[in-house]
Amino acid sequence: VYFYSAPENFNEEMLRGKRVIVTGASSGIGEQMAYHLARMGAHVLVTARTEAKLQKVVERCRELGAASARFVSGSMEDTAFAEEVVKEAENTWGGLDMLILNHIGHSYFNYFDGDVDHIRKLLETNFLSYVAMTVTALPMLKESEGNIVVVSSVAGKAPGPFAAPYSATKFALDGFFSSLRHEFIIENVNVSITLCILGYIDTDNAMQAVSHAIKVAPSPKEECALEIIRSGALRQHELHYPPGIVNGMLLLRGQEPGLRLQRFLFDRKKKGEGAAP
Ligand SMILES: NC(=O)C1=CN([C@@H]2O[C@H](COP(=O)(O)OP(=O)(O)OC[C@H]3O[C@@H](n4cnc5c(N)ncnc54)[C@H](OP(=O)(O)O)[C@@H]3O)[C@@H](O)[C@H]2O)C=CC1
Ligand SMILES: C[C@]12CC(=O)[C@H]3[C@@H](CCC4=CC(=O)CC[C@@]43C)[C@@H]1CC[C@@H]2C(=O)CO
Repeated sequence: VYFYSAPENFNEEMLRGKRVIVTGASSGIGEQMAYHLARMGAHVLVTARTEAKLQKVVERCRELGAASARFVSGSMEDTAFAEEVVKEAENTWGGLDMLILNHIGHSYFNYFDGDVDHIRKLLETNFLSYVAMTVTALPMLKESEGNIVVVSSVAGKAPGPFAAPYSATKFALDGFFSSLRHEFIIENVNVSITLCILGYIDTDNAMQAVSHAIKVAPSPKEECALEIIRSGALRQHELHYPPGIVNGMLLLRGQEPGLRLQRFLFDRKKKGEGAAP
């Protein structure tokens, strides 16, 4: 039996001076994670495509007390850029303590449209870039006995309608990183992997995309971001946030009550009432 020691209680001092990469940090949950980390006195390297937004996030991080704050802009559609971000951390800090993989490429909330190329591109952005960053960062994370935090979704554990491409990429994350965690435990690699299963969160992009169809109220992105950092620092295997809706869907998936819950959550009305392909 492998006993795996992890801190019992979270203290924000755990992050002071830690070197942390946050992807998808120009808006939404990633932006809020950067601000929490800054308040805690961490070194933050944030990345996304939009340079102007990243510049503002970095300036705010410095105001909030980050030990240091910098950004690298580019698209995770290209796994070479993913590796470049990790190399920037190595060149700047000489090491890495926490890798927070959070970004997602644009997809749609509607019936699957048959576009295989869209799924191929989304797998590059939402999944393979996470793997590429992990591979490049692993030597530093082994040295620091650090943390990998992978942001996923209820749609990556209990599939629902209208998000087949997105859901496929999130299931891929669970398959790969949960298997990798088993290998780390077998090999005594003291790098934690935390998979964050999130319910509906009140980010602009998500609300714009699905508020017409999802009847439950979204949870606050600020609290969600703090819970992600906390679960990573405590080296938890999984975070379910908010606990109620996520556990409910996981317990009932595939059974009739679960399908009723899905139908309750996802109103059949969609934007434009498009017909199924
Ligand atoms: N909000 C929700 O309801 C839920 C969210 N989640 C997960 O939480 C995470 C964050 O979601 P959320 O904050 O809502 O998302 P947002 O859309 O608010 O943020 C997405 C981030 O990813 C960046 N991004 C988009 N495309 C690319 C690209 N090609 N390359 C690099 N970066 C890119 C965006 O910046 P830019 O455009 O500048 O590149 C932005 O910083 C995601 O993994 C999502 O799946 C899970 C369940 C529910
Ligand atoms: C709402 C939810 C999580 C999301 O944010 C995505 C949505 C499916 C369509 C999307 C496409 C995008 O390009 C951005 C993300 C998102 C709005 C997902 C459907 C169920 C997910 C949920 O409620 C919690 O996991």
